[in-house]
Amino acid sequence: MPASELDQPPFDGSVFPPFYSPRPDARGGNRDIDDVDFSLAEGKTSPSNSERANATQDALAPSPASLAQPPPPSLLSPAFTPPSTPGTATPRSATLTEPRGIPVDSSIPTGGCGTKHPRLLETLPEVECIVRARIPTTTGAEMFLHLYKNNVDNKEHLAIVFGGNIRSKSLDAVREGETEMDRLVRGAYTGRLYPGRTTSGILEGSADTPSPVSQGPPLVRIHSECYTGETVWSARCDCGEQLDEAARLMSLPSNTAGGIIIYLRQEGRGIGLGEKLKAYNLQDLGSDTVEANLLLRHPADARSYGLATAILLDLGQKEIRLLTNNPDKIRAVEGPHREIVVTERVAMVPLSWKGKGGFRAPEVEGYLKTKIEKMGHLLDLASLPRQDSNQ
Ligand SMILES: Nc1nc2c(ncn2[C@@H]2O[C@H](COP(=O)(O)OP(=O)(O)OP(=O)(O)O)[C@@H](O)[C@H]2O)c(=O)[nH]1
Repeated sequence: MPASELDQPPFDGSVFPPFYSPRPDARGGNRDIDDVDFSLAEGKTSPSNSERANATQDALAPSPASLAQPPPPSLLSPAFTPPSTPGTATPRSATLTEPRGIPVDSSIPTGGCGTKHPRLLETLPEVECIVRARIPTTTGAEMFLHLYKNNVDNKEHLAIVFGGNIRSKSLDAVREGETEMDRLVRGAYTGRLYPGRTTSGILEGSADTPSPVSQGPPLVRIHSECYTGETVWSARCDCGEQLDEAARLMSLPSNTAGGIIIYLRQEGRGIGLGEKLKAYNLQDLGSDTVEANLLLRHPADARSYGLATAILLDLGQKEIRLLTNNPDKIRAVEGPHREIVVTERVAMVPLSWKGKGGFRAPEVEGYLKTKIEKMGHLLDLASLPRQDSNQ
């Protein structure tokens, strides 16, 4: 082993570098960092980095008023909420191979969807599936990749569909003047393709989608693009692991309802890869993931989920079981008029927390800790095993 590796103390996952911890106030709550004003209002000069850092520190320090009042429930870390609060417990069973859903109901305050209400646009975007293809995967499971266009951006958002009963209405709709070969090439066929096949199996002249056999709500993951975590093996986040785990759960033979991963091109929680890389440098300089976004004058989370709602509706889904720890996603994907209902939340527990492989790194653990403590993610930090108990 090189001397430099020997010089490194073993990582103790229970101890985070101080810069990953939110500055606690006297009651364990944190002031809302979204209230910090970094905007360049008229007459203001651009704040220096140290001014911005001080402003962030100030925003997180207790004010006299906040010391006098108990913090509102939304500012309490899930670690301090009563264990009976629906939806905040992290499934701990090491033997659990299948997803365990927790019933949720976003229409009531105690429904396990957190307390925040994301602002949603009144109208859903329009989406159209322009091509679909069968993808056999390296795990042996097979899925159908659906590529969508939409009327709000020029990005190619995707739906990764497991199971044969989930079909896209916009893909199956017959287009004027198209031939059966056109339909086969764009993936608008039933069953499987084989050399020499000439018909799509969907009745010519009919806009009807072949009716799927209902098997109950499918398992759904709304996944935001993460080049670093999914392609270049970054240990700063668990995005790659979450994508793999979602696909594994959806491919289990017991999952007869099928599965859908909506893969949205909103890299870096919507700030883009270039800005995310700057945020990483700020994180190496001592900020946590939320502070780094704010210092770059981005919101802590710049994403939206209207496209996911519209794609799920195109795929014929009105009720889903959602794989997430993020309560904002539950309300947001349901749409402005609850066009879709999330009936269950299935927690995404890091594999290393369950003693089932995965990876440990101070960066990913700081990232998860910030999500839990500042963004209200529904995971118990208490379930994070100490490094030595995981070996
Ligand atoms: N700005 C920023 N984005 C990050 C950072 N680390 C990961 N991301 C992005 O965060 C997003 C991860 O989102 P998801 O996997 O959908 O997870 P989530 O909404 O946090 O919640 P879950 O559904 O519980 O996983 C991706 O777009 C990543 O590129 C970071 O440090 N800074």
